Amino acid sequence: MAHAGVAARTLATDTIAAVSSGTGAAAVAVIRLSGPRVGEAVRALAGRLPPPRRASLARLADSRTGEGLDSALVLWFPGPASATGEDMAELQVHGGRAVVAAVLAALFAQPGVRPAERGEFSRRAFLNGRMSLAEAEGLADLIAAETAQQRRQALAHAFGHLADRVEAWRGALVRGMALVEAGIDFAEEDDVPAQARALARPGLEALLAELDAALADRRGAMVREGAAIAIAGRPNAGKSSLMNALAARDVAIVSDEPGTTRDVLEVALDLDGHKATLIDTAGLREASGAVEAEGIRRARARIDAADLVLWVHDAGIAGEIVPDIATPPGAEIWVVANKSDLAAAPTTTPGAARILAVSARTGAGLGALTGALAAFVAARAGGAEHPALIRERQRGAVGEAADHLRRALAGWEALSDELVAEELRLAARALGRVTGAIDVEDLLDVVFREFCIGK
Ligand SMILES: Nc1nc2c(c(=O)[nH]1)N(C=O)[C@@H](CNc1ccc(C(=O)N[C@@H](CCC(=O)O)C(=O)O)cc1)CN2
Ligand SMILES: Nc1nc2c(ncn2[C@@H]2O[C@H](COP(=O)(O)OP(=O)(O)OP(=O)(O)O)[C@@H](O)[C@H]2O)c(=O)[nH]1
Ligand SMILES: [Mg+2]
Repeated sequence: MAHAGVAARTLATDTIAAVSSGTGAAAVAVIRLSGPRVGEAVRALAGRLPPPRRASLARLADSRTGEGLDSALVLWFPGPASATGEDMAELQVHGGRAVVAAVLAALFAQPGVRPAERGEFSRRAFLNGRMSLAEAEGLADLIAAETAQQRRQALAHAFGHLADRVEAWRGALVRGMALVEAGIDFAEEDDVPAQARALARPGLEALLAELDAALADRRGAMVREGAAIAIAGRPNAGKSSLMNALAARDVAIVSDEPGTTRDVLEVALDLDGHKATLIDTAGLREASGAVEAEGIRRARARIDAADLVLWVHDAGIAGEIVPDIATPPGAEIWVVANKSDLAAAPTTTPGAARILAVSARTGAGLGALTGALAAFVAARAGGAEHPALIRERQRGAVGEAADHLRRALAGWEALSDELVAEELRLAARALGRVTGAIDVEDLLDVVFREFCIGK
C-alpha cells in the first residue's frame, strides 16, 4: 500500500490513543497508540517495552497510583515500519468498558498523550506516505462494508486499484506534457514543435476516452450506496406488508385502514451479496390532510430518486393497472400484483417493465420476486471488474481533469504550446487530488471525518 507521491509534511508531535475495536463490551478490546511518546507511555503502564512486533503478556498498572488495571497482550511497532509510519503500540486488554476506560485514562495521564480524533491514525498513515487518499477511502469503505460485493470493491480500492489507475493516467498526461513542452523549448527550430505535438495527441485522446468512460460508469457508486428500490402504489395495496415480507421482519405498521404509512421507511437488504435499500412509502391518492399530503410528497421524492420502483397493486381490484408515477431517469417500474391469494393477477401493464404476482400474506411469488431483484441489482452493479470511481469526491476530481484535457485537445490547433501545456498541467493537478499526491490540505478533513475513532 506504500505510496510514493506524497510531499514531505510536518510530522505529528502529539501521541494519540484510542480503542480501535469498537464500542461496547467485548471479550478483547484493542487500544492503539501512535506518535513519538508511545514507547514511554507503554513503559509507564507495562513496566517495559516488549520486543518489536511480538505479542507479550504484561501486567498493566496506572503509573499514578500503582493500581493494577489488567493483564494484557502488548505489541510494540517501532516506526517507520508501522501502519502509521510512526512509533505505534497496541494494548489488547480485556474488553470490559471499565477496563478500557481505566487503561485509556492511565494513558492520557502520560505526558503528550491525547485521545485520537476520527480517522487520525489513517490520516497520519496518509501524511507519512503509507497510503494514498484513494486507498484510505477504500479502507473506510471496507470497515463500512455490509455485503460481499461492497467488501470486494472496498478491498480493491484499499489495495490501490484507483490509486494505480490514477497514477497511470497521470503518467500519460506527463508524457503528453513533456512532448508539448519540447515544442516550447525548441521553438527556434521550425519543425520540432509541430512534430512533438503531433506525437502527443493520440495518447491524450486515448486518455480522454478512458477518463470519460470511467466518469460514465456509475456501478461503483451503486455498489457502495446500494440500489434504491422504492415500493409505491395506492393505499392498502399491501406495500408495507410486502416490505415486511421481503425484509423478513416487522418493520412497518400494516392495517386495513387506507393511509396507514406516512413516513418513509427503509431497510437494508443483502440480495445475493449485493446491497439494496428497500423503501416503503405512503399510498398515493388525493390526500385527506396535511400530514398525509406531506407523506405523499416525501413518497414521490423517493420514488423519483429510485433505481427501481415496485408499483404494488391490489389484484383484488379489477381494471387496468396504471402506475400513477413517471419512470424515474435511468430506472425501471415493475408491477407487483399483490394479494394473489384473493385474485389472479391481471396481465396487461402499460408502462411497466414486468409484472410479478405475489401474496405478501401467504408468501407466494416472493421467492421469484427476490430472485428478480437480485438479478436486477447484480446487472446494475456490474461484474467482477471493479469500477475506478466510487465517490463523488473522486468523480469531481477526475471530471475536472477531463475538462482541462478536453480544452487542450479542442484548442490543439488554436492554442499556443504554453496554453496547451498549462491545461495539461491543470489536468494532472486535478488527478493528483484523487490520490492526494498534491494540494490536498483542504480535503483532509472531508476525507477523514467519515472514519471512526480508532481508525
Ligand atoms: N491487531 C490489529 N489488527 C489489525 C490492524 C491493527 O492495526 N491491529 N489493522 C489496522 O489497520 C489491519 C492490519 N493493518 C496493518 C497494516 C500495516 C501494519 C504494519 O506494521 N506495517 C509495516 C510492517 C509491514 C510488515 O512487517 O510486513 C509497514 O508497512 O512498514 C500493521 C497492520 C487489520 N488488522
Ligand atoms: N389477502 C391478502 N391481504 C393482504 C395481502 N397483503 C396485504 N394485505 C392486507 O391489506 C391491508 C393493507 O396492507 P398494508 O400493507 O398496510 O398496505 P399499504 O399499501 O402499506 O397501505 P398504506 O400504508 O395505507 O398505503 C392489510 O389489511 C393487509 O393485511 C395479501 O397478500 N393478501
Ligand atoms: Mg403502508
